[in-house]
Amino acid sequence: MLEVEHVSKNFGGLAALSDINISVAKGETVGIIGPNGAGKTTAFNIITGTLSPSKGRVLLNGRDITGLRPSDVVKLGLARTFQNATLYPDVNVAENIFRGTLWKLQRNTLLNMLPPTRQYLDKLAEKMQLVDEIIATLELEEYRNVIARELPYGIQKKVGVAIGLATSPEILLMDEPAAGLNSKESREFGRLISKIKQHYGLTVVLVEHHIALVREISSKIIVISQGSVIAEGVPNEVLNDRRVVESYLGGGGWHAEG
Ligand SMILES: Nc1ncnc2c1ncn2[C@@H]1O[C@H](COP(=O)(O)OP(=O)(O)OP(=O)(O)O)[C@@H](O)[C@H]1O
Repeated sequence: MLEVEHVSKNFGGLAALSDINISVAKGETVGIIGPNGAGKTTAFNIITGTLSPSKGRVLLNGRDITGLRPSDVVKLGLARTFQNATLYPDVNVAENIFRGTLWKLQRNTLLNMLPPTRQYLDKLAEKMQLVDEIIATLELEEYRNVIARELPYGIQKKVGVAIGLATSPEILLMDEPAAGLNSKESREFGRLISKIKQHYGLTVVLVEHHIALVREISSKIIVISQGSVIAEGVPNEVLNDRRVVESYLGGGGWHAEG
């Protein structure tokens, strides 16, 4: 479903990524781990169109999406959640999610000057149903009408995921979904990720420092260190790999929890 082929990224003289390859099959949950500064977020930014690679390409369902704008990548079925949930702070949870659904419904400027068509209104009604459904799946009912900036941190993170789901993605990239959560909240998040994955038939890729969470939910783990993929495979093998252990213990800046 997703192929990152021979991707490199240089920032001036710094090689943030050097010839990395990542392959994600439909239905997989792939955990990307590695020490601070390894290049994980840079890889996410290239996949989602926020950054262009210096070399290499990204394919989604066989289509070359390298260099497409993030808004076009979303329309092709790839959504992303951010480490610091990016919500609309002044509106409630339901409206935050509703705004997420509009990514795929944008009308052009000329159409906006005309009254909405029946077809457009039907689509809006469908999107409102989707909002209800996402609220139920993510167990957010009691927060439905709460203004986003007043939400507890853990709930803001859930709403960030809800906005991603609102674009009806086939594949969801999650940047440190458990950052800032305690072990109990992190386990709870893991349960929810598994739940939405099943419910929506999603493929999931997550960058995460909570190793216990990654081990629990990933079918495959990819380890990036100093801009290169140093190990890849099923969790137990990868987490016991000598190079991986050394890169974490000796790599500096590793702050895994669990
Ligand atoms: N826009 C940028 N300009 C210059 N250097 C950058 C830029 N973005 C990232 N870097 C550098 O590229 C390297 C990889 O950074 P990146 O954020 O991808 O690492 P990471 O694995 O996501 O780290 P962390 O786990 O701390 O989030 C780092 O040395 C970082 O300082």
